[in-house]
Amino acid sequence: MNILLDARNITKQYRGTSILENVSFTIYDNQIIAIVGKNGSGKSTLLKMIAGLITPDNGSFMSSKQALNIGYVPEVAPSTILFTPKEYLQHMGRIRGMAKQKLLSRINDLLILFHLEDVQDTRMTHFSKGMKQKIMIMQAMLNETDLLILDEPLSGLDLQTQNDLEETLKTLKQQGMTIILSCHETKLLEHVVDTILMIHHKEVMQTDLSVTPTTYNQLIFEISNITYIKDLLHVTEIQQQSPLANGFYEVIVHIQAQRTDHLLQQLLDKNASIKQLIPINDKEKFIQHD
Ligand SMILES: Nc1ncnc2c1ncn2[C@@H]1O[C@H](COP(=O)(O)OP(=O)(O)OP(=O)(O)O)[C@@H](O)[C@H]1O
Repeated sequence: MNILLDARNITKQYRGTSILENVSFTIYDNQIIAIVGKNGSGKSTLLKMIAGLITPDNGSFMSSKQALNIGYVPEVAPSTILFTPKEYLQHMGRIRGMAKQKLLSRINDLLILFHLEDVQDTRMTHFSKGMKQKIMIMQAMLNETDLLILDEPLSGLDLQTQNDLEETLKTLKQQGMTIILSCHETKLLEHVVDTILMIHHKEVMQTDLSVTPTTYNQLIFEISNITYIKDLLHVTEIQQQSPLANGFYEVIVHIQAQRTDHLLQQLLDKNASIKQLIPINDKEKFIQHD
């Protein structure tokens, strides 16, 4: 996983009242991250700082990219927009100084992506909250976007519209985008979220849901020349190596499951003889290490 943004020791106060204290967390590329916490815990404040709209009193955000393109969708969408989606997005693009042809083509792509081609020329006054929410996300994505920030995107949406938005978020992630959003409870987006940042007592606790436990294999083989294995294995992977009466060596290694096939191939190329291959879990691995 590549790091997109690293928040280090972020502190924020409003008029002498501390909101966040010495908060650190990491945002990985191509993930969906949910910021959760009670009303007034500082979710919007944190999102605005990530978006660069307000500055922390202390600490810094370090990005792995030189210029990180951020799209921000605020919590409160304008209640009445008299334009059609196409007109509104054209205005927003022009305000940002986008070239006409690029803007029109981007709007076209976004209308298709969000399944709103049919209503592109309909006045938005009659749009549902979910449809307006989509338009707000589209305007944040008019420029190429690496990181999309959504403040309470699900608030006030019925279940069907929430599911619809979940699908949209999944599609955006598949296209390579990283999305950070705030919501009141983790349950709402549990199918799509990779990482939860929980704000509690001015601190942030990070839980990575997408990290799958690493599985290992124990492999026992015999090899004629012990120097061969030095290039193939990390020192920590070699559990035991014992000389045999025939001049060969018996070697026991613990290797990550996804690297096992490749190692087997390399060992066979060196004329090693495979004696045993058994899966072990992380816990067993540590017990055997102790
Ligand atoms: N511009 C501001 N000036 C002073 N206080 C502010 C300002 N913005 C936010 N606050 C205060 O900071 C605290 C955190 O606000 P914030 O909006 O970040 O919380 P939140 O978790 O997003 O809340 P909610 O779930 O209700 O949207 C609140 O007590 C709020 O009143």
